[in-house]
Amino acid sequence: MIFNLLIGFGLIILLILLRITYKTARLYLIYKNKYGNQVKILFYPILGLAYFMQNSLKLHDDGYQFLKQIVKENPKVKAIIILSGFMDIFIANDNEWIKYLSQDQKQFYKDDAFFGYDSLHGEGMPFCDYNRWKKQRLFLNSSFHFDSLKQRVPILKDEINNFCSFLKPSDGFVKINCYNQLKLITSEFFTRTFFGRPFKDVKCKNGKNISLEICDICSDGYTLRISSLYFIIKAAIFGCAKASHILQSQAEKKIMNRIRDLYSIVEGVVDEKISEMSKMKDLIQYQPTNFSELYVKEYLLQQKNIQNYKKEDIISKVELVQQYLTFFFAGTDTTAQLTSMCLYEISKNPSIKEKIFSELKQCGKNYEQLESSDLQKLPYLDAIIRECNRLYSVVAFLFPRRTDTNYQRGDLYIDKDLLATNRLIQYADEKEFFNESEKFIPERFLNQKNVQQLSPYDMIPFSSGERICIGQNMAIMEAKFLILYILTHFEIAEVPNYKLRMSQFMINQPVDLEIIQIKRI
Ligand code: HEM
Repeated sequence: MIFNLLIGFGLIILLILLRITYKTARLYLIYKNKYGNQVKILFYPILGLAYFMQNSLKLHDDGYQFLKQIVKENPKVKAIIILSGFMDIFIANDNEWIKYLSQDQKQFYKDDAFFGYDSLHGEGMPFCDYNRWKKQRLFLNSSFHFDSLKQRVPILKDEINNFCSFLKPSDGFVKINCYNQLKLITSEFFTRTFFGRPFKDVKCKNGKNISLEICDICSDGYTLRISSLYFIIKAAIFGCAKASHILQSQAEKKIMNRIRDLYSIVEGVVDEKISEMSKMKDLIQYQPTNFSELYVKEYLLQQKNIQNYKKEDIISKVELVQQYLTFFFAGTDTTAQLTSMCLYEISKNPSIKEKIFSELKQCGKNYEQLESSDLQKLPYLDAIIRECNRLYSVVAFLFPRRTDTNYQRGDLYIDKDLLATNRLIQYADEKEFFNESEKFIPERFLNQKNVQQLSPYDMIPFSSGERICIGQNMAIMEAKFLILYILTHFEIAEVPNYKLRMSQFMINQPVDLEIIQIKRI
């Protein structure tokens, strides 16, 4: 019996090794023959990208430094291909190739992100199939227009007032997990304006605040996806979504239970809204006041005449819940991270604060009087945000995409065995714009001669083309109000001996999150 088991186990290992060898050799030969040194090919069995990122973190305190270095040393490199035999990734670096991929989204789909992603976001905007996505995007776009955002400023300011409300002037300087403090604000702003209700008192079974928990689940699911050998092998056989639900390890079961808990909380909120709106006498005439009402109104109107709709147009309750969960995550983590990095840079260089204040003075308003239209009059603050997006790219790459048939456009070929993605920030520092590219220099965005050198695909922190981030204006508006509020109400200072180490945890963020000290004025 034991002998048979050992033979069986040995055969599985052999099959795995054969698969790795065959797939890797095939892709290596195709790309070397086609492109020679124009593509850089890296290989590490099974772990692939995760190995290079972990190594890079150890050596350079930055999980992406290895990629930055490849491009700096060879600025003409058109793509970096990371092979593992299981999760083989093609990262486009050439601007023309990035353009092709941005324009041809219809040919690609996403079926791989992190453990359990399908249970949280499968029917949500980033992952649903192309035709459904198109309808969702059209339906939701207006909620993110500048005019719609403008009306939400009073709620944003109201929420921002809660930033570190536990701190008193007498506490002096205190080290804070700036990222978590900001997430509480960004998520609450989002939920109040989009769901029409606060969430801050809603707790998960493990006692965590719901918005912190959703970010933690995505992050834990991502770490498991890229570093658990067991899950990597399972995902290679069944695909990431299916693998999340079968033959679960203890660690996987724990994450899945947290996902179920979160889902059922949000489902309860959706049910409440459905029940409230279904009692409305004149639903057709009712003007929704937020994103959630807009969605639920459409859902209820469809339900009344369900026979008149094509199956693919029908909004299901799962879509409603997963769309909530999608925006809950997308609207929270990213913006908090961008703002944290801006505060980190400001803490290192107090003259930045003075420059921001002098710009604010020229604008003729203080923080309390500031409206969203005034933000356009603050180009230096804008340059700080752009420079942080460049230096710390919150999202370093798009979610990897798959294609069912080999993709060819111009001289770009993507084999169907590869997952394809774009880099979002240019790492090559040939252009004068990128002088001293490792340094934080917001002024580079104020020099028009320099900015004109940029191609439209050198800096796309919010992606580009039809799948560009729907929340980009919202994120920038939030970051600006947050920074101005914090600088007006707090002193910020560096954490002594703090060493910044950046790594990928679903988003690109510092390993040690207590990145600044603050003191209430
Ligand atoms: C600094 C903040 C942010 C950054 C850097 C960022 C970045 C991105 C990027 C790069 C994508 C493309 C992902 C892909 O196609 O694989 C994306 C998509 C998306 N983002 Fe953002 N985002 C931010 C804030 C927000 C906010 C505040 C929201 C919503 C409130 C949001 C909602 C979304 C959604 C729904 C998508 C999917 C869009 C689609 O597929 O059509 N994001 N974001």
